[in-house]
Amino acid sequence: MRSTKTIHVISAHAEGEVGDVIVGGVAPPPGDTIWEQSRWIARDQTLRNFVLNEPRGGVFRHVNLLVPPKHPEADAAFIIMEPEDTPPMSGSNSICVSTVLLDSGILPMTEPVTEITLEAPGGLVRVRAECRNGKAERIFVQNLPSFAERLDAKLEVEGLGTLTVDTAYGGDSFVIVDAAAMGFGLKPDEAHDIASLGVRITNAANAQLGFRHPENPEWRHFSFCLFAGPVERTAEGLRAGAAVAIQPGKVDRSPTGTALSARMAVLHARGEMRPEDRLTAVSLIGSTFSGRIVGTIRVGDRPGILPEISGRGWITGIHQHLLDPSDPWPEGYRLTDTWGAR
Ligand SMILES: O=C(O)[C@H]1NCC[C@@H]1O
Repeated sequence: MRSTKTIHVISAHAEGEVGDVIVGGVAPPPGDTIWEQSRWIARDQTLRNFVLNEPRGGVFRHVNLLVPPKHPEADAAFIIMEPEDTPPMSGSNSICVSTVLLDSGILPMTEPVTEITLEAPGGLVRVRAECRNGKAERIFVQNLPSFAERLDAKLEVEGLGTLTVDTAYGGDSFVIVDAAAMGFGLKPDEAHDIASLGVRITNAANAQLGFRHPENPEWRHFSFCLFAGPVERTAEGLRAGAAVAIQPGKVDRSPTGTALSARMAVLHARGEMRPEDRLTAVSLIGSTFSGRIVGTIRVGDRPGILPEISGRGWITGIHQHLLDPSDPWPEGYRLTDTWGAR
């Protein structure tokens, strides 16, 4: 065996969405902050291509790079690599990272509860893990400050006419559409249509509305389209279906923690969710994230919320990615048969 790289990965998923974690073999990228380091990874593309493209990756894969934290309060830091974006934060990925850090012993676990602080590119996130028999069974993440940006905005989408949408930030940027109004019951067999339509809606929102984060001028696009199901009031609290179209055209298998945070910000802005409420988001595969509003905050010039989301993660394997020097595709490849729904 020969290799010019050896990248050590612990693979995981959170409520169905893959979030692998690079635990060794990659030197920290340059940058004074985790955000700057994540911009370097996004510009450089070498690591992203190596782990996200075929033959090592695929459009379903997200990969997180552990790096030494910069903030004195952080126990660990991570850079999130999604198929097309290198975002400020991710719910499912932060749950995968927490699960890997605790279940593999990288950080010490205390039962029944372990508290750690993670540094995401977008800022610090506090994590509380319920742990039993050496397993982090449920991860609670206090996500980045989240806010509703526009309520009831008009958006023209070719072939669909004029849609009424909300836009919001929940650690990443969303255009939110009413799933029922678009004829979706949020069933598994709608995944392809949701993926392709969602990408068209996201692209239209980027062209017509534009996104602005008051404190991070470098994050100025919509990443995702959330198809939001109707909110039902049950004995256990609020419950709603959620399907998120991720670029270049796939549906999140998890209920999407950033989408749940964005949706809670919108519901709060409309006066439809109170601090004592719990909102459970249900994905197309029936997995759930639970969310609550732990406080309110200003995000620059906007009123916002501090959301907490929770879900479960599981380790699925250990990989060592290698690169033989004679391999003609050191950065892999992608083809449109799988890279992008149409
Ligand atoms: O849970 C989330 O927030 C994410 N899942 C994959 C894409 C999003 O970052």
